Amino acid sequence: MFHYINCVLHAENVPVEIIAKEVGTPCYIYSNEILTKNFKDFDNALKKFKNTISYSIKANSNLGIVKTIASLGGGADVVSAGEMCIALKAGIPANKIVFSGVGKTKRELEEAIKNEILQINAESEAEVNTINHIALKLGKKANIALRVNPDVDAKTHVKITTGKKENKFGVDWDIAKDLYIKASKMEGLNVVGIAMHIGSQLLDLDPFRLAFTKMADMVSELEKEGIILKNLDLGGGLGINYNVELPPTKEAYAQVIEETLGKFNKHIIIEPGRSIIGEAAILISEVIFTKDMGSKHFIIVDAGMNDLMRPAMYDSWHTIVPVVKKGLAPITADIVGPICESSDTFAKDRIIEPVKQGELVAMMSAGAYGSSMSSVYNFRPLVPEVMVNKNAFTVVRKRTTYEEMLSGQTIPDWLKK
Ligand SMILES: Cc1ncc(COP(=O)(O)O)c(C=O)c1O
Ligand SMILES: N[C@@H](CCCC[NH3+])C(=O)O
Repeated sequence: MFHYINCVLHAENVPVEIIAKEVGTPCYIYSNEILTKNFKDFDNALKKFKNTISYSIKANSNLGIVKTIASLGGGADVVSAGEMCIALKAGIPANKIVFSGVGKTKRELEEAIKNEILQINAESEAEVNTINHIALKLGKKANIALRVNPDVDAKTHVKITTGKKENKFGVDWDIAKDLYIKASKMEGLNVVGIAMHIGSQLLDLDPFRLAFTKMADMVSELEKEGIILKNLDLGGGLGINYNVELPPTKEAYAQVIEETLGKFNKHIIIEPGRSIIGEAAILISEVIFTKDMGSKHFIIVDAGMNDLMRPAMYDSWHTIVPVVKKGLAPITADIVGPICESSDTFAKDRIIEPVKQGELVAMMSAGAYGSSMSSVYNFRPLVPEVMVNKNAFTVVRKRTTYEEMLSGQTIPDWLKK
């Protein structure tokens, strides 16, 4: 849906240049069609199970995106009360919301219990005790699952691996069964499920297979103890193509679920983020200057690491293309932003068609962990987000103004003359 017509990049049926002219650069552009297709592909693949697709809001928390997920019947995976607020505001029913995270505060847990969400994925014994305590105080029963750490190598980037013993996530495998037995006796808890999430951008199904097999073993063990779980929450993690990756299809992923957990006939929850929104967006940026330093050619663009953090944080690849192709012979360049950090580099020694001052480039597959991880570093406003639907487009977040950025800041009385 991001494609060239007569050498001009289009988002669905809209020339990207028109959007850039209207909202300015940098800006994120989302394709409703890709987003919808990705959700529906999961929906089709999981048809054989009673299931909830709880979109992981951390991947992209724009209200327009979350509302689209809600309208397609999706749920939400949230990691803070703020994300829970967005999910509810977008119309996602509380009984489709799961709440993960190693450090939920008492206030956040209280809100989750009051909202009667589908399940709180507790990640430690201390958290289980705290949830029980709060639920009793509120005169309620909290639906919980234990997020269990299966100690499986997801074979992905070390900074986004979450299912190894040395990672902070989940309940240690060796104590999980005992904690289930303790939790099942607590008056304030409904122990309804088990959860896992082993990492992000997985390109191989084997780690999923290993983790889900361990989950199956745990479910069987617990049944022997009389603990019958309703919900099996498999987390997110399915990878996407950024460059030359060949991620597994959603059907192949569902097949692994069938092979490992199908026999239980339980409610399957998944928490995909990247595989729903990643390829549904591009970041458009204007070339501010180009310059040569010795043998190096720099293309300096108006997007910075504050707008798209992934290359600076994980050395990740985003394909960068000119918005208007001129068919010139490619050159080698570093594509960098204006931020005062050397890590503000989107691409090193990248082979790209030459682009000049004032021309536009697009960074592809920027929908996941792009705008949601952005900041106002260097006092740069948050950039506009635009959603395209066939021939139409809507600004789903406007550029932040300096007044908005400064609102809430106060000059101490003693400095006021
Ligand atoms: C608990 C949890 N669920 C789901 C996700 C979404 O992962 P992904 O975007 O890789 O699908 C994450 C992020 O890795 C997570 O921490
Ligand atoms: N922020 C990471 C993904 C982390 C997922 C959250 N557990 C990325 O951009 O690839």
